[in-house]
Formats: sequence, C-alpha cells, structure tokens
Amino acid sequence: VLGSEQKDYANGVRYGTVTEVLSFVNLLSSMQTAALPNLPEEMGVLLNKKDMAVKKGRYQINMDVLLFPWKLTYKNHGSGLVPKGSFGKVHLAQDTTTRKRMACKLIPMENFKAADVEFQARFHHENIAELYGVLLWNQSIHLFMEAGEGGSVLEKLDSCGPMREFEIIWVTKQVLRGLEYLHSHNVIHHDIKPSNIVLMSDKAVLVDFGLTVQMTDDVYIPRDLRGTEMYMSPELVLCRGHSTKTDIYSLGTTIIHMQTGSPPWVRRYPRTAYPSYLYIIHKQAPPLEDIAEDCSPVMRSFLERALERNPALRSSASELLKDDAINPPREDQ
Ligand SMILES: Nc1nnc(-c2c[nH]c3ncc(-c4c[nH]c5ccccc45)cc23)o1
Repeated sequence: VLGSEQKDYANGVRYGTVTEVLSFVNLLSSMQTAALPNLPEEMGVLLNKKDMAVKKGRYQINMDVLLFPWKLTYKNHGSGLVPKGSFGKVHLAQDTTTRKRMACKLIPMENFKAADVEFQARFHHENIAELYGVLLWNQSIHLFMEAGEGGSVLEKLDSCGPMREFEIIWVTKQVLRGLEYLHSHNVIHHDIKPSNIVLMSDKAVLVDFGLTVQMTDDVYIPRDLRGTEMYMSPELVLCRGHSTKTDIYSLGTTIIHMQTGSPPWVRRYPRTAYPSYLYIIHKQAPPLEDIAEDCSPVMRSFLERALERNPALRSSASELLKDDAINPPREDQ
C-alpha cells in the first residue's frame, strides 16, 4: 500500500526542487522491492525542465527518452558499454522532444543508496556532472545527468596512450576547481581516478559520487575502505582518519597515470604478483619513481606537493590551483 507521502508520487513523474528529489530518493532507499508492483509505470522527480519533456505525468523510457548503449568514444575499445561506475551501467540518453543528450546511470533498486544522488543534487559546480533527474522504472533507478560525450580520461588513455603535458594541465585544472568546490563544503569524493573524470568539448567533470561523504569536522573516521587501491593515499589505507587531502593524493596518482599510461606501482610491482597494493602504499614512500621521465621540473614539484605523505603538509586544491605547473607562462609573453 502506498504510504501518505508515496501518494504524491502515484501520479508518476513531475518536475521538482532539489529538496523534493532528496525526499523522493530517501523514499526509494527505504522502499522494499515488494512494494513495486502496485506503483505506477514510472515515478520520478526531474530538476531539468528545459531539457526533459514530461507529458501528463509520464516520462517513458524508450518513448519520451531513448537509451543507447554508450558507443565508446574510441572505436578500438573492448566492450560496447561504458564500464560500470560504482553500482551502475551508464547509457547515453536522448529526450525525444528536446533532443537533449544526457548520461543515464541505471542502478538496481537493491543497490541504490541515497548518497548516489545526494551530493550531485546538493552541490552544483561546472566541473561536477550535473544531476538532471531521478526516475524509478522497471525496478531500476535511472539517474539522468550531464553527459561527457568525450568519454572518460581512462578510455582516452587506453585508446590513445599517455597524454601530453598540456592536456594533463587542462584536465588537472578542471579537476582541481571541482575539488576546491567540494572541499570547501568538507565533501570528500573518495574515488578520484581517470575513469571518474569525463570529457566534454569545453571542460572536464567529476562523476560517480557513490563513495562521497561530507565530513562533520575536519577529520573523517572511515568505517570501510573507500576508493580504488592504486589511487589511495597512505592515511586512507591506514584507516585512522583522513580528510579532503586524500582526494589531492588521488589526483597526484591520476596525473602519473595520465603521463605514463599506467597507474603508479604496477610497473614496479606487477598486478600478477601483487593481489593488493595496500601494504605497498602503507610501507613505501610516495610513488615519485613512477613519475614520467619526460615530466617537466615544475610538474614534478607539483606532484611532490600533491603526493606528500603527510596530509597536513600536502597542498590543498586552492594552493595547487596557483601552482606554476598549471599556470604555464604564455609563449607570447
Ligand atoms: N560512473 C558514473 N557515474 N556517473 C557517470 C557519468 C555522468 N555523466 C557521464 N558522462 C559520460 C560518462 C562516460 C562516457 N564514457 C565513459 C567511459 C568510462 C567511464 C565513464 C564514461 C559517464 C558519465 O559515470
């Protein structure tokens, strides 16, 4: 039976505010899948009135919006689909009335967490993939978001090899702006890595906020290990409390991946011989040996500051945004 608050979703899909999206999402997280059959075909709250055309409380998948498997940007890629984010396959979506192209991440009801949406709904910045709306259909949550049609940095690296320094600077600046914004709200992304940075014609944006948390004070005591091993900071691995500085370390390892084509450690410690890198990250000094030989001196000192073992001494996003490495003197000056 629909509870009282569930009633106002009985009329399907509607436009709403961020607050309404968050209460819808909390309703979904608490809803048992058993309640589903007697719900309307699709239910949802959309933020983006401009690009998503709701018709009489309906927004039907494969009618009002078409979903396509994301043709990976570079042809010679393995699978046809965008690799799974944390709990979700990402499709390309197109509204049939407005023609707007979006990303649509499908998350099965049982895997859905409010955090998947909460941070993208609450925090807005040009370098964070915008949330356009949340829809429940066919026992799956559909998250409609800003699409990075250039694919992810990982896809670009796998297909085109190491990036040149000016490309790395362009991506790093955008990621730092997004991190500076999140960190100013005490929000830790927790999974900064090449596959969570997607490219558009004029910018790069951060995606996948499934592991994101907001610190209550200036340290976060984790209950579980969050992130992807290769990009984890020593203090995060230690599990004795960490801060937003952990994202800066992950950006440092991401830059190493962009300039060499491989994450840190793997060339010196092959994955075949090392099932886990946590001990290496804990014991070894930061992976400065994995910095590309042809890395410029300014970028090398940037990386030394981003990969500083002691988070208190590690530079912040705001400090790194002023660094010479990403503000190269213009040739003509
Ligand atoms: N996990 C996740 N959560 N939200 C997104 C997302 C929002 N907007 C997007 N735009 C593009 C891509 C994406 C395209 N090719 C790719 C190849 C690899 C990885 C991602 C892409 C992913 C997204 O992704």
